Formats: sequence, C-alpha cells, structure tokens
Amino acid sequence: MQTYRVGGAVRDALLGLPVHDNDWVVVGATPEEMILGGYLPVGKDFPVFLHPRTREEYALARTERKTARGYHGFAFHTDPGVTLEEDLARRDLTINAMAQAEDGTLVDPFNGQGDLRAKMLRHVTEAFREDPVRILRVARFAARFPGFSVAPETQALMRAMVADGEVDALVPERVWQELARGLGEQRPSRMFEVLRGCGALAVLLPEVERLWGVPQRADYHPEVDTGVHLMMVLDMAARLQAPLPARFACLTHDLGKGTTPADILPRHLGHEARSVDLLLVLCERLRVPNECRELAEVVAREHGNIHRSEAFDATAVVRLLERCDAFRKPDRFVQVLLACECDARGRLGLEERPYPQRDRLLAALGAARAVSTAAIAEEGQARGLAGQAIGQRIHQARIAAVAAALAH
Ligand SMILES: Nc1ccn([C@@H]2O[C@H](COP(=O)(O)OP(=O)(O)OP(=O)(O)O)[C@@H](O)[C@H]2O)c(=O)n1
Ligand SMILES: [Mg+2]
Repeated sequence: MQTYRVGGAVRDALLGLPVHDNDWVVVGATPEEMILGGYLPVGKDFPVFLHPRTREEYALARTERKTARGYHGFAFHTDPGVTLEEDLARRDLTINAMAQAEDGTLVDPFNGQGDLRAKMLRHVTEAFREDPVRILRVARFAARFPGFSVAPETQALMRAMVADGEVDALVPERVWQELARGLGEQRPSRMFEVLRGCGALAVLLPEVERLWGVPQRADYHPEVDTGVHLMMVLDMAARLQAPLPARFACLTHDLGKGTTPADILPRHLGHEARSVDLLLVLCERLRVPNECRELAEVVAREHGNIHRSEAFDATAVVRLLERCDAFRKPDRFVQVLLACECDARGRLGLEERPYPQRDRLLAALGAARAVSTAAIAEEGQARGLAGQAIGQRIHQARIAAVAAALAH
C-alpha cells in the first residue's frame, strides 16, 4: 500500500501558502487493513479513516458512482485495484488533483501545475458533475484566490448542471457550509459572481440574485445598482476583517430592496422591514445558525437608523441601543456597527469615508452601561416601586449618562 498527500495541501504548498490540514489518499489497501493498522473509520459507507495519532484524513483511492440526485445520492466504489490516477480523475479541480508521494515526487496527470501558473479553476473530468456542491466550491475558491478565473469549459459545465436541476437537490447544510466559508474568504464578491454566472445564485439565493438591476438613489449610492453595492459591502467586510456573522449581516441587510414597489424607485422606503422578512425566510431555508440570523436581523432592521444616528439626541440613542439589545449584548453590537460601517463604505468613491457613527454610539453605550442598574433597582425596591417604574428610572438614568457623554 502507498500513501500520497493530495488535494489542498499539495496545492497550497505549490502556491507557497501555509498548509493547515493534510489530506491523504491510500492506494492498494482494503478497509480491513486500515482498521487493523489502527485507523479509525469515519462515516458508514465512506472509505475515509482518521490516523490514530495525527487525526488527519486518509481516504482509500476510489471511483465514485452516482445512484441518485444530489449529495445523498452517492455510492462509493473502492477496491485495492483503484489506481491513484483513477482517484485523481474524479476530483473537482485540476489544482486540487495533484498528489505527492512520500519521497516528494509530484503526481500531476491533469496539469494542475499549469493551471496554478495560468490561475485557472478548471474541472478535471466529467466526473465533476457527480457532486453539485462543487459548483459552490469553485465559487468559494474564486473568492479565496481572487486572481483566478473559471475556465470557460468549466463555466459551461456548471451552467449545464444548474440547467439540469442539479443544484435544486443540494441539502441546506452543505449550501450553508460552503456559503459561510466563501463569505469568510478574501474577496467574497467573486463567489457571488461565479454563482451568478452559472445560474446557481438564482436557485440558491433568489432574494440576493434579484438585487442586480435594482437602482438606488445616486446621491447616496454612486454605484446605483443594488447588486453592485452588495458586492462592495461584502468586499469591504473582508477588508475590515469582519467575522462571519457580520459578513452574513452585510449579505442580507438590503434584501428588501429587491421587492421595493417599482413606482417608488429609486427610493426604498420601508426596505428595512422587508429585508427582515426575506432574511428570516432565507435563514429558515438554509438553516442558518442563530448567531448569524440574530445579528443579521438587527442590522437589516436598524442600519438606516444607525447611519442617521449622528442626528439623534440622547433619548433616541438610548432607544436605538435598547432595540439593538446592546446593553445585554455589547459584543454583538460591535459587530452590528461594523456591518453598518461596511454598508456605508461599500459605495463607489466613498470607500475611505470615515464612519463616526460607530465611535459615537460606542461612547454612548459605554456611558449608559456605566449606570448602576443594581443601585437604582435596590433604591426603587426600598421605596416600594413597581418593576416597570424601576425600568423607567434606569432608562432615564441612561439617557442622562448618554447626554453627558455626547456633550463632550
Ligand atoms: N466535493 C469535493 C470535495 C473535495 N474534493 C477533493 O478532496 C480534496 C480535499 O477536500 P477539502 O479539504 O474539502 O478541500 P481542499 O482542496 O483541501 O481545500 P481547503 O483548503 O478548503 O481544505 C480536494 O482538494 C479535492 O481534491 C473533491 O474533489 N470534491
Ligand atoms: Mg483540505
């Protein structure tokens, strides 16, 4: 039996990037031999094992056969006669289909090195079709390696897969996983460009796809097109190193602009509430984790108010902080403000504009949090006040503290 390093680790080493996890392929072994060697099988039908010590993944060389639509429709064929080349042939991209033997020799039957040099994301063989998640993977790699383009024949293949309904059957968890990873990359807009280009975005995220072609007021949005704005916001989120929930909030904050009545365009009165409705449906469909959903909901609902908050007096600021649940969740509020900053700066020609709303609201929050709610509650109870009256006093004390802080 021979073992080869494969996939991302080989690719990243050739690119001179740090390698964080190794994937291995094992040729000429049976599952029984692996288990006898102390490897731990993972999954039922999936011939993948974990190394007893390093916990890295070792997959038996395999050919894949499709039995039904979508991700669940796999059957794996593995036997010790499957060659390394057969295994590499069924991988997604040529740059991911290189292997390295223990002595360092590179096995590259599909010219992955050439495509690395040409900066091409190119499918290996027709076997690409067997797993529609690969469409999302290509889009995600485009976001990670922004200088790479998708080869024309791979674009054509992905379009054909979408047209054949292959993307309809993807399970929500896989879609979310790839989407979340793509959002986390260096140039998230590239993922959406690729998904749009093959028609997958219209299937997976129709409420996002719809934003292209929707105009906005040029005085606020020199880029005019809502889809273009959204891409600028996401790339700003990557530039400002926003964590995933903030990036997801950026993605969804303007969904409501896609359903603005045509007769009021390019204004978008009330789009915030429509964004919230659309966002909740999207989260349900893709089983988006609560942390992302909750942050996105606050940003969708409040981003207009936060942008306008420089004109807010202390009372309005405290109400805004309360609606954002900023007293209980100050860390989340920092992400809310970051997403809003990305929205403000994700506009053509306004990328370097400062966003003083953030520091002002953080200063207000700091002052309001310094109010001793426990002392006010104690005093109120001693005087026999009802809970609501105590809440009112806390609210007033916070307004006074914010007013003092904002006066400076
Ligand atoms: N749907 C998939 C998933 C994985 N692979 C193959 O399995 C390897 C390892 O998969 P994974 O770790 O998911 O991707 P990496 O390419 O290693 O990328 P990352 O850096 O994101 O781990 C890939 O390189 C590719 O050869 C594939 O062909 N099709
Ligand atoms: Mg990997």
